[in-house]
Amino acid sequence: MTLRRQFDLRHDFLNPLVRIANHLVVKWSLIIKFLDIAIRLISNQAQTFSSANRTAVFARLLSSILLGAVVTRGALFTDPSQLSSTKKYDYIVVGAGPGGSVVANRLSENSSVNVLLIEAGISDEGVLPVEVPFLAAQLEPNTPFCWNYTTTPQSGLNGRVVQYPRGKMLGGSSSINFMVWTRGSQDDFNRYAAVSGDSGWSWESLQPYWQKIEKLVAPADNHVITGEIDPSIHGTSGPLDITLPGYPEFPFNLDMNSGNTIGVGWAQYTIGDGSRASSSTAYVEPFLSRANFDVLIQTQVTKVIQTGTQSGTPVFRGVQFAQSSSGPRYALNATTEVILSAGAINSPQILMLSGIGPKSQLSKLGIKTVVDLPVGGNLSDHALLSNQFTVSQPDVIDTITRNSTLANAAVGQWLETKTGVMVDGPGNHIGWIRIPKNDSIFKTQTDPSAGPTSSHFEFLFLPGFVSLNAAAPATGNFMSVFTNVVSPSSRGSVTLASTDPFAFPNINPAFLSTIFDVYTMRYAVKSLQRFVAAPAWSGYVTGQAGDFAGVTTDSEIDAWARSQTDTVWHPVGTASMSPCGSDTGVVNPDLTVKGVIGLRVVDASVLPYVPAAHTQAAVKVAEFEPWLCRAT
Ligand SMILES: Cc1cc2nc3c(=O)[nH]c(=O)nc-3n(C[C@H](O)[C@H](O)[C@H](O)COP(=O)(O)OP(=O)(O)OC[C@H]3O[C@@H](n4cnc5c(N)ncnc54)[C@H](O)[C@@H]3O)c2cc1C
Repeated sequence: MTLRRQFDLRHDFLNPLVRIANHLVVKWSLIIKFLDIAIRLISNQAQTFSSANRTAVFARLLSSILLGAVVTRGALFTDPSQLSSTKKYDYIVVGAGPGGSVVANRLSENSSVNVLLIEAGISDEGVLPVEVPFLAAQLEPNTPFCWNYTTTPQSGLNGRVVQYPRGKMLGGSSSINFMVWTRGSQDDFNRYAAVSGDSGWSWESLQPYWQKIEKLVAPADNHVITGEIDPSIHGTSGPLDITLPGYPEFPFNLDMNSGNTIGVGWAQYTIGDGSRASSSTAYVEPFLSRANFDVLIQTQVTKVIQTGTQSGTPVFRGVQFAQSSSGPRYALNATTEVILSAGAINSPQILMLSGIGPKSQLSKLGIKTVVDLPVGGNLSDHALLSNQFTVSQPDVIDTITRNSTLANAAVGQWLETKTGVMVDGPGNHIGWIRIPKNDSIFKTQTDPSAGPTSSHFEFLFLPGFVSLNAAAPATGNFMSVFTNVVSPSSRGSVTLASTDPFAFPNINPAFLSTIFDVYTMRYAVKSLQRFVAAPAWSGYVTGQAGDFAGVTTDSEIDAWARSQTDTVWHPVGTASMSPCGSDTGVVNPDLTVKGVIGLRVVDASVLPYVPAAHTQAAVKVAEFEPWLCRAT
């Protein structure tokens, strides 16, 4: 990816620092020696940071080390042995992404309730590429901030294996994501209400909770946002900063978070004061001083443990955890509940390792099935295809990434004043578009979308050459547009590869594996070609670029899609909710696991369909009344 090309500073010197910081070698002599090495490494990165910025970067690195290495503030622990042996936890929450951070925060609002949040990854605090919005592309794949997963070979993508990173730090994937904030459509949520049999999941029921989550703040450049968003539908005092980009491109459609997403409009971002707003910055870090809220990082839950039986129903209130595959195993019981929020890949993995999953698969690995549930099935994700165009004027991304002096200055400006190009994510506008209902595809294929306010595909506009597979050209001006299939009919799975909790599971998102999804991707590319041929683009877009240059016919588009398609990083559905009493899902509408007591899943796994939206907002299910009011 273009951004990765120039901003690979982290791979060169930040990784070793973070790793050391997180392995707790807390000796001043070592730290000083380490910083000495860091300075020398930074000096070698002259193309990335000028000496003027080194002091500020140095300060950040120092704070990263200190915060990661010492049991510093409030209740942030880095080793299970630091937990009090006498403190009882009412709730143990596993995973600090949007699901787990929110649930741990809201439960610990009640000072008489003790909450322990266990996170496998490191602290996000002081990690520069996490804080600087423009550097988001530096955070994955193959970094210490991720579970560096890959998919199984994808038959719909010529057998290619696709990188499948998930966030592994406080904030989970919200600390490494691209910060786009889209709630989804009213049809997406009304479908959740319909399939779960619980009206609490409907768009209307959830309205107060969006207000509770959001804090609409001014863009970093303080421009007037009239005509770019509808402030009346947004919260102004929630913990999570939401804003608009600070540089304009394609103006139109007022607010895609109104419940009707269809059309092209300004993207909204989880950015505030020029910095990333993540589930950690909004729900965890500011609340560490609560005496009843403990957070244990760098510790992986290896399974949930059955602690008894109640009227014949197994009770799962225990967790087992460890810091490495060879390290000691620890165990702890919650007095009320264990809440799994390890995300759509890891929550099903933990459930299956604990004997909760499909008997046919568990028995093959010698795992005794306690409850036979379709865990790990129904994996649903958005497929992403990046299409590049040549343009007549210099673009933002290539201008910055090709010019280290400019990049230096931009990072320096961000460090000093939190202004400039670094305050924004990589794009400005998004389009959500439906295939017309009289299209021939619907004669043979059922429409998998939630309804008329949910799109079939997305355009995501990026000012530069962005490809997940090809290197950016050294010269020329570009615009890239992602075409994403956002109401897919393909369904994949997460299965165990091994009984070792530290081994990666098999991940098969089954990209472009159905007629409808292949057709939708083709339709989206053709629609994009029509879109950029409109008079408004005349003189700006001058042609298709890179390997996309000669792609015109249906078969060329299909071949292009199969050779380039990747993930939008939006897996859901692997522990889907279904009505109480139904055996088709894994959790009930209140997110309790079917057939057991004391165990809930609160993360992307529970959404039975992927919303036609970027998923971090919908994963804030933890804020939603249907389960929370019953849990506390
Ligand atoms: C690269 C990338 C870009 C994205 N861009 C966007 C975007 O721009 N907009 C958007 O809306 N969405 C985006 N997403 C998706 C969004 O971030 C996710 O939908 C959301 O974070 C999912 O939340 P979650 O709580 O289910 O899981 P996660 O955010 O994945 O959090 C799970 C947490 O659990 C921890 N964990 C896992 N296993 C264990 C264990 N065994 N023990 C302890 N802890 C464990 C993980 O380390 C992680 O911190 C992106 C995702 C990625 C990866």
